[in-house]
Amino acid sequence: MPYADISLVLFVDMELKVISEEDSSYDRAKEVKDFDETKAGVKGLVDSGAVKIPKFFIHPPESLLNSTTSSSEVCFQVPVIDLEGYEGGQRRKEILDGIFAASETWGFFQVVNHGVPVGIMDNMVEAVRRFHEQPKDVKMKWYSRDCKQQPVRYFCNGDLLVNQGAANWRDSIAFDFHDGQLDPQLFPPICREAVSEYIKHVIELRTTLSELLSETLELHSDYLASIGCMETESLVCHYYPACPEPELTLGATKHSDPSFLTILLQDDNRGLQVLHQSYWIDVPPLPGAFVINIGDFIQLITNDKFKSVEHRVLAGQAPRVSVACFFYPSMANKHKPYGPIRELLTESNPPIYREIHVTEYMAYFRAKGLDGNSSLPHFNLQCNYTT
Ligand SMILES: O=C(O)CCC(=O)C(=O)O
Ligand SMILES: [Fe+2]
Repeated sequence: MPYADISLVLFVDMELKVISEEDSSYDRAKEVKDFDETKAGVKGLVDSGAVKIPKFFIHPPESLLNSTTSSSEVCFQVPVIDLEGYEGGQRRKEILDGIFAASETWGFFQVVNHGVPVGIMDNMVEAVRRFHEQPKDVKMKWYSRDCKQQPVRYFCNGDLLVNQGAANWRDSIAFDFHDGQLDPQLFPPICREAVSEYIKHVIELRTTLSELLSETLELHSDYLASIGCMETESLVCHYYPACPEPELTLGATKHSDPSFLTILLQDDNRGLQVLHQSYWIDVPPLPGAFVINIGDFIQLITNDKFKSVEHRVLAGQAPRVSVACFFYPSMANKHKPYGPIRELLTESNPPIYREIHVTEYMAYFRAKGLDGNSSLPHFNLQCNYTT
């Protein structure tokens, strides 16, 4: 059974006690450093024949629980929205209603009939798989966590060297586009064409969603475009290698996305889960679908109307690929402050957050690492923040 259940969690609990008794002899920093210096990521560990996972990948039992309460009787399903006919008429109204309800209650939905050709999506997944399954000597040329110097970088856990918490069982390659632009000569040849094609289509889908989201908020359809909040893309392509002990670790710790919007493509392996009413609910792979998730910044500018919801990825026994495209403001707006949209505020709905710019938010998010806590409360007006 690939995923954690309660009995396995009890077992983890015992294991962790043993680890803490042994703590004096365990040099975490050294184990992390030696691992990082291989520049071969989690995939390198698996390829070297590891049958046990290193201790710094072991998550605490409470993070591995299936649900924060009992899940025996729940049958929630993440909303699926068919975008066919979104261009106008009654169908547009139904789609807007669906997006509104999903953004308000789930913060997550899947879209089908979105206009991105299935061939483009499949090529992207395969290209990401091919990149990560190359020999490590080829991949390590891109190994870096320096997002200032290296807009295309391959790494294992962006926060590995700053976060003392458990590491995630995944490797990633990130492409930082600026307003849709990034020199393809910087891309690894094995995925160059697929990435170049994919980003164009995902940007078109972003434009459609930006209009629909504006209208669901009863704003002009150009509103979100006019504030330039989703013009830059960070494309992060994850590979979750088959895990020899999936019940002890996670592919991605619980987190909410620090973006405005995320458009996610997943292959046909399960693993992604969203926290809904205290239950971890699977986001099942659907052929030809994208997963859309409201990011922290949309929650902030909608003054908590739309939710940026926590999600996580389970480790599994089969390798899994996903591609997350995070949308942020244009570089020209990187110091532009974003706060709750004035048109949405009333006397009974006063602003909850202060105005912040994305660089400040990201600096806080990065320094904090994926520690399972949202960054948003730090910017709440009630919070005694320090800058
Ligand atoms: O792999 C996935 O399905 C989700 C990835 C994710 O949540 C992220 O990159 O923020
Ligand atoms: Fe995420």
